[in-house]
Amino acid sequence: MMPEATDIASFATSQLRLLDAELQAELSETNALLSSHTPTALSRAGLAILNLNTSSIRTGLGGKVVIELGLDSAVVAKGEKPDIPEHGIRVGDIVAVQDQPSGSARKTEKKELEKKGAEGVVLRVRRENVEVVLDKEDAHVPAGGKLWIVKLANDVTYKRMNQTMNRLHKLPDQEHTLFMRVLFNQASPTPLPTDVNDPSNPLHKLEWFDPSLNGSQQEAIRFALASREVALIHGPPGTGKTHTLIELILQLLRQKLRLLVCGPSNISVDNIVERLASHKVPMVRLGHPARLLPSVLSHSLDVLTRTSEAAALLQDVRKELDEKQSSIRKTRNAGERRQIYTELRHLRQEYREREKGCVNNLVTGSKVVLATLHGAGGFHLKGQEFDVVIVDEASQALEAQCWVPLLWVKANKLVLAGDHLQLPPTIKSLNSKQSKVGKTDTKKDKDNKDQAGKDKTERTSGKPAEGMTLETTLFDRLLALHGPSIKRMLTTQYRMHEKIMRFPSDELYDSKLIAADCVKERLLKNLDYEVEDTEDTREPLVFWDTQGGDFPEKAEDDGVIAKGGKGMGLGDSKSNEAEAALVKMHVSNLIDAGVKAEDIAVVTPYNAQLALLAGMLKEAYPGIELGSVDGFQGREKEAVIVSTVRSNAEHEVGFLGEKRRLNVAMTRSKRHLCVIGDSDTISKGSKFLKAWMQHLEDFADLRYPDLADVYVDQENGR
Ligand SMILES: Nc1ncnc2c1ncn2[C@@H]1O[C@H](COP(=O)(O)OP(=O)(O)OP(=O)(O)O)[C@@H](O)[C@H]1O
Repeated sequence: MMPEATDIASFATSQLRLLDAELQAELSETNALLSSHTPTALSRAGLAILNLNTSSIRTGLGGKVVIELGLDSAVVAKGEKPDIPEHGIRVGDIVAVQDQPSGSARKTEKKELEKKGAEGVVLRVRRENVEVVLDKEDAHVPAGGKLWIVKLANDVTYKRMNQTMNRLHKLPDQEHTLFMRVLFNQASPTPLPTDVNDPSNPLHKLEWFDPSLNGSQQEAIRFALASREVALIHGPPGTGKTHTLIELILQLLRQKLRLLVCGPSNISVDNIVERLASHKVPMVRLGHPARLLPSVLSHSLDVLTRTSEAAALLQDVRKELDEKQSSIRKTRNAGERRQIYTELRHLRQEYREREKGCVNNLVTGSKVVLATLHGAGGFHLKGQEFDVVIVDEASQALEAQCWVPLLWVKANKLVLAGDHLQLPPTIKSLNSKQSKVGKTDTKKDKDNKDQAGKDKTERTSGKPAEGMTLETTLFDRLLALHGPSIKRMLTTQYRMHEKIMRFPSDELYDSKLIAADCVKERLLKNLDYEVEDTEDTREPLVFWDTQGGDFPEKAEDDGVIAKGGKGMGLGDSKSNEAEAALVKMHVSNLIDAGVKAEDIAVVTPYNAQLALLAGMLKEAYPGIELGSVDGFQGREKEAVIVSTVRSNAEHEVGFLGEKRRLNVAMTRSKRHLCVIGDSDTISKGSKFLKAWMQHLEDFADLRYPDLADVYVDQENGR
């Protein structure tokens, strides 16, 4: 039986409630962090930069004030470069810029942060300076003494999602288009046309740009072309999802349609821009240049605006703005300052108007516009009309985010590409079940047994407005509403050796995955550089079974903040020292055989284990990549070692209980997957984990480590 239709207004209301809870969770996490750590501790954790001075102030895009901060010369030793010490502040982060409290001062209260200094967004991070665009034009920029910048909670994306859901809530019934009603099951998708000889059929005389597309890719494209309202392209790991979208975009353009292409992150969008560029497709990429890959800059709206004719006029106003801005600093007289601020306001107004005209021409004239989901809600696109909105990595985006392009532009059709069986977007709020499978291994880890591992589609209710959690993505919800007829799955994968692919394919993808000929037998020993033939390099799947109690896990109270604030983990995490030693032994065996450190990654779900591994491996093998499973989604490596950590008498598996996390962990490697874990603990965690352990026992090269060997290896300094 088909699930019932959903009421659009009540859907929006429940989204608003969930989003608010999520924002509160994020804010309280940041507040807890800021109020319980000294500036020095925050700086050590990468969340703040100390000892800065303003080196310049200028006018940036939209007439905003941009300040550039460099190290205070007093803290730079003679003859040293003024490089800022390593930190975790990244472009796009929201920060406060203010007078620096003493290094040992406790409790950086939020109120304090608001009172002094200014808030802004990090625009550029260089070795010797950081640029911040200030939120308010007349913000007080501290000058004189030492400054620091500290990372705050990012509420910008929430504000936009909130606006979007509010708009959806208020949208009168008569403005609910057919396309929208299909998204809520108030209407069925229009049946697909059947007669390919009919010239109005989008599949009429279809000719492929890329003749090497495989059958499932062609079928997905045909389906997306023929669907009138909505189509889902399900792309399991390595199956060429983006490759397929490129062909789809080219086909849609051939049909003279106008497209808006989005993704949840800048990198997901840039990936498409890069590939489209090789087909010489004219396009406009929205988004601040500082956030874009250098290779796509020539398509960025900002750069196009500067190189077009209207740019010269803009340049003049910009220069005048900059001069005025710097004159404020020289003025002590309050009356004069007020006068300058008034003039600045007028100039900014003029600048924005000119910029708008220039930008509008470029955007309106473009057949393909690309932006992040969030960016699609910017003023450039308001009211623009598109025939199709395409969203890549759709199962990584919150549903409210997907509505940003759908509500602020006029759209008639939606194509979503993603994989709902990999990890969903990160959620922090505790009011959803998802909190238990969130990205960080804090206290949420407890009692997260198989419940969290239940398939998402099973958990998604037919009436999402009631049973919905923030974790339910639009991709999930549409699948639950309309069933598999709304999607097509890509089935040939171009990443993994056949033996690495087998378990995820059988357990999660109905045994439908096929390894492409070019990858199915690839081994480390066949790499295109010299690698010895050893028991490791000729084996695609290795399982080191640590059962027996010699490799016990340890509960760790993080206490310290993880570098870069990742996880901001103040709760408990898990580590396993003996297992880490075994990881090191396996890595050194691979390296000794000739495998390059750059071709090896170690992934683990636990931050504490990650920290332990970093301490043991980074110095010896600087090129090796260490990461959390969540952080590795979307990536691949020739060899991947998975450190599962859990080994306890209670058979608690915590984080490992999430199928989608394990799916990501086991599908990153191309030629060699080595799993390290205690089969006794893990197999009791869930049906899925039991099947995994059984599979490894049956098909992997099974090894039982001897603790003495592992530590002898350590002592030998390997
Ligand atoms: N039909 C094809 N023939 C040969 N190679 C292909 C084909 N389709 C995709 N590939 C290759 O497979 C690899 C993965 O493709 P792509 O990056 O598009 O995958 P994806 O599904 O978007 O990746 P992810 O798994 O990270 O989501 C690429 O190297 C691509 O060139």
